[in-house]
Amino acid sequence: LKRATGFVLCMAILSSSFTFFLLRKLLHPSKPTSIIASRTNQTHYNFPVSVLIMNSSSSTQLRSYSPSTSNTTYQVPGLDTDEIDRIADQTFERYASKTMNRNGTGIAIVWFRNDLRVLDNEVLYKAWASSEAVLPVYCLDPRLSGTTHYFGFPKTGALRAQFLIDCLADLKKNLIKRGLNLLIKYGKPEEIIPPLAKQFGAHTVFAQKETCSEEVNVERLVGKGLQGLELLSFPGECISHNSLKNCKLQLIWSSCTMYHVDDLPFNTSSLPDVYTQFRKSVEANCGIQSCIPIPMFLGPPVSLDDWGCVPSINQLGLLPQKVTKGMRLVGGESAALSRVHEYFWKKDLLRIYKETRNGMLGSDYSTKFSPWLASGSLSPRFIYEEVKRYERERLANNSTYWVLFELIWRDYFKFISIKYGNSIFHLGGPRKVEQRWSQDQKLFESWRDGCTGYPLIDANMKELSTTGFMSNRGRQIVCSFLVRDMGIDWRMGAEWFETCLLDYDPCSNYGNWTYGAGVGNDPREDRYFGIPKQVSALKITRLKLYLTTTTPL
Ligand SMILES: Cc1cc2nc3c(=O)[nH]c(=O)nc-3n(C[C@H](O)[C@H](O)[C@H](O)COP(=O)(O)OP(=O)(O)OC[C@H]3O[C@@H](n4cnc5c(N)ncnc54)[C@H](O)[C@@H]3O)c2cc1C
Ligand SMILES: Nc1ncnc2c1ncn2[C@@H]1O[C@H](COP(=O)(O)OP(=O)(O)OP(=O)(O)O)[C@@H](O)[C@H]1O
Repeated sequence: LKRATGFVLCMAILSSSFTFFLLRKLLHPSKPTSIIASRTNQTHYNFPVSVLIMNSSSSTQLRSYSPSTSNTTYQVPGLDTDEIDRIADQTFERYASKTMNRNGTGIAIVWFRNDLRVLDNEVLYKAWASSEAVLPVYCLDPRLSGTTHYFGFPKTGALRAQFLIDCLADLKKNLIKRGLNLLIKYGKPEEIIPPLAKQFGAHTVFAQKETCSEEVNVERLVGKGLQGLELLSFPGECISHNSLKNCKLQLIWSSCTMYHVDDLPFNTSSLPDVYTQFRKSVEANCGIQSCIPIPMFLGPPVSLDDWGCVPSINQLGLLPQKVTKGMRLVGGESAALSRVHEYFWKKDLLRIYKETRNGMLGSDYSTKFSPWLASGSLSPRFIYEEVKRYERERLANNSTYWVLFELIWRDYFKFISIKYGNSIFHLGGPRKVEQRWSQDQKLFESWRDGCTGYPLIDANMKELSTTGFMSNRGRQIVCSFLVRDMGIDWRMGAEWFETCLLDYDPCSNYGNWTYGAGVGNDPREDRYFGIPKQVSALKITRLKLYLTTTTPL
C-alpha cells in the first residue's frame, strides 16, 4: 500500500508539473505565464504527508506520518550545549595569543554590527590594541523591527530575530569569559554611540564597514554625531582623558569577506562583472590574510552599573515563533565554530560536499554556514583556514576546494554591492533592464504561503517560513518560478526572503535575486529552472517535501 501511494503521489507531482510546463509553453513560449489557469486544472490531494522519499536505487516510497505525533525537529549543530562550549573553547585556545601587545591609551568603543564574534575580529582587536579599556556595545536598532522598502513586509522575521538574540547571548558570554562584557542598548546607533563616547571619553569608535546604503547611512549619522561631541566631563569612576577633544569613527573592513577588499587586484569600481573572471583573477593574484588571534585577556571592562540584558523576542516587538518541524539552527559564535567542527571533522562531510551540495533534505548536504556568516559570528577566513587544515590532515579534493569556490560567490556579491550601489535593489537591477512585471497579490501569496499546487515550490516555501532556511537549489527554483513562470516583480520575492531568511544578507540576497530575475550584472547567469526537469533531474535520493496535512497538494 505504501509503495502504491508513493507511486501515485510521485506521478501526481510529475504530472502536475508537466501540465504546468505544457501550459506555460502553450500560453507564452518565452514570456512569464500566469499560473492561475494551470492551477485550476490541478488535482488536489489530501495526503497526510510530511516527507516524500524518492530513492534512486529502489522504488519511490512514501513515508507518511502525522506531524503531530512525529518529532521532526533537529538542531544544527547536532551537539549538546556542553560540547558546543567545549569545541568553542578549544578553538579559542588554538587562536589565543600570549604575545599580543597592547600599547594604547584611554577608552575605545567597539560598536558591534554584523561581526558578532571574538575570533578573527579586527574591529575588536584594533580597539583592544589602541586602548587601556574597551567598551563593547550592541544597539538593537528599532529599524530592524520596521518594514521592507517597497512591499512593507516585516524587516526581520521572528526566527532571524531569535537567531540574533542567540548570537548576542553567546557573544556576551564569550566576552565575559575574556574579561569584558557587552553593553546591549535599545535604540538607534546614532542616538546611542555618540552620547556613550562622550560619557566615557572614548577616543575612537571602531566598527565594521558595511556596503549597502541603509547601513552606510547609519555609519554616516554616527560619524556626524561624534563630530559634534564636546568631551567636557567624565564620570569619576571612568578612566579620565581630559585631553581628548574629539572621538573619531574608524570603520574597518574586518574579515567580512574571505578576500580582503584592500588585496583585490582591481578597484571595486572596475570589478569584473562576470563571476568566473572575478574568481580567476582573485585566485591568481590575491592571498587570503590569516585570522587575527585573540588576546588572552580583553579586559579590564569599563565601570558600568547596568550592562543591559539580552532581550527577549517580545521585547523586540515580535511574537515568538518556535521551529516545530525541520531544522533549527542555533545562533552564536560557539555554535558556528561547532558546526564547522561537526561538518568538517566529526562527520567528515567536507570530502563529499561537491556531490551533496545541491541536496534539499536534512542538515548535512551542505555546510549551513550562511546564517553565522551573515551575522558575523563566523569568519570566512576561519573557514578557509579549517579547509586548509583539513586538506593537510585528511585529504584535498574537488569538494574541499568547492566550499571556497562558494565563499568566493559570497565575496563577489559583497564587492558587487560596492560597484553597483543601490541599483541591486532596483527593479531593473544593475543592468537597468526594462521589463513589465506583475504585482498580482493572489499569485504572490500563493507562492509566499506555499499553496501554488506545485509540491517542489510549496515544500521549499514552507521550509522557509517554518525554519528560516532553504537550500541553494530550492532558492534558485522558487526564484525562477516566481519571476519566470509567474512573472511577479522579483523584489516581492527578495523582500519576502529578507523577512524570513536566517542568513539574510543584502548583498547575497539581492545579488542572487537580480541574477535569477535576469537583471543582474552578469546576464550569462540568467537561468530558468523548469519544475519537471528539476524534479527528475535532481536525481535526488531523498527529496524532502515539507507538506502538512492541511495543505492540498
Ligand atoms: C534567490 C537567492 C537568494 C539568496 N539569498 C541569500 C542570502 O540572503 N544570504 C546568503 O548568505 N546566501 C543567499 N543565497 C545563496 C545561497 O543560497 C546560500 O548562501 C546557501 O544556500 C546557504 O547554505 P549553506 O551555508 O549550506 O551553503 P553551502 O553550499 O555550504 O556554501 C558555503 C557558503 O558559500 C556561500 N554561498 C554559497 N552559494 C552562494 C551564493 N549563490 N551566493 C552567495 N554566497 C553563496 C555561503 O556563504 C555559504 O554559507 C541566495 C541564493 C538565492 C538563489
Ligand atoms: N541593507 C539593506 N537591506 C535591504 N534594502 C536595502 C539595504 N540597503 C539599502 N537598501 C535599499 O536600497 C534602496 C535605497 O536606494 P535608493 O535611495 O536608490 O532608493 P529610494 O530613493 O529610497 O527608493 P526608490 O528607488 O523607490 O526611489 C532602498 O530600496 C533600500 O531599501
